[in-house]
Amino acid sequence: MRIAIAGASGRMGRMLIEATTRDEGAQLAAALDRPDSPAIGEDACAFLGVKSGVLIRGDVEAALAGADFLIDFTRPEATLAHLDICKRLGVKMIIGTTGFSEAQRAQLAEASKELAIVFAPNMAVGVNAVFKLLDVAARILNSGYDIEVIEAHHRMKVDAPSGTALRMGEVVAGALGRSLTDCAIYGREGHTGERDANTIGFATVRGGDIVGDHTVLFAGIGERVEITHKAASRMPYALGSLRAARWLVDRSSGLYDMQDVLGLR
Ligand SMILES: NC(=O)C1=CN([C@@H]2O[C@H](COP(=O)(O)OP(=O)(O)OC[C@H]3O[C@@H](n4cnc5c(N)ncnc54)[C@H](OP(=O)(O)O)[C@@H]3O)[C@@H](O)[C@H]2O)C=CC1
Ligand SMILES: O=C(O)C1=N[C@H](C(=O)O)C[C@H](O)C1
Repeated sequence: MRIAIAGASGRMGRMLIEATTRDEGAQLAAALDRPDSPAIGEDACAFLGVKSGVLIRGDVEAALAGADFLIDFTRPEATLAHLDICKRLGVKMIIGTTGFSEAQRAQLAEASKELAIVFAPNMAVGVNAVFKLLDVAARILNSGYDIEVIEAHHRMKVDAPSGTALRMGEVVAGALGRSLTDCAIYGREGHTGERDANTIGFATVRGGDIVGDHTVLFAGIGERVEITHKAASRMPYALGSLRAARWLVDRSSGLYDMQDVLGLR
């Protein structure tokens, strides 16, 4: 698998470069960053103290010419710019970027008619197992339990709630036959009144270097159920992305997520 990595000097970009160079079935084909990034021209593996011969580039189209896959953990506007180029070149995409608007998601869906894409807010196998557990829990605890999604991330994160928290909300809402758009409460302040039993609340914590913690709380009278995932490293996200690339080898179009990759649908 000839793999290009976008956002090569970012937190996930570096983790993906490390995981790709360690994977016997993968070859680091290109490393991309903003054309004005100070990282342009550096060896992509310099941060690991080794030379790969792959330099970080800003000329996306030329750099992708020798790639089969682009793994993109950047920002929505960058991912969508890359999407156009990947569609033209037939470079399959694994997209971990979060924070897309509805309209931007529609652009991904449209492109997937011609291009194979795995798009998931969390590539870690553990989190994807939790999505399944939440579906089961919500169906059992379907009345009398107040549902709150609590997430914590590092101080550098720019979107909230996290993409994972939103997906957890969607899974729970779906299991209860509700639409998250109609029942989500993203903040509380002042005289809020009593809690509406049909809502799903979200609480966001930002601080330090927290990699990513997610808890879904089902609070009843006299008991609470909490389903929690805690990431201690970004490596599970990188390994999940490579697993997704391997799974995409046999697909030529379509929009998939990690539930498809892991056979959990
Ligand atoms: N799906 C999953 O499993 C996971 C998803 N994520 C998501 O991945 C994304 C990236 O996270 P993280 O690595 O922590 O973020 P970073 O800010 O560390 O890295 C982002 C990278 O993208 C680059 N970038 C930003 N804007 C542009 C642009 N317009 N054009 C080209 N490059 C650009 C940045 O360059 P510069 O610094 O120069 O701006 C940087 O290299 C986030 O949306 C995060 O939520 C994170 C972890 C797991
Ligand atoms: O920005 C991060 O760091 C993370 N983002 C993803 C999200 O928004 O859910 C996944 C993970 O929690 C780390």
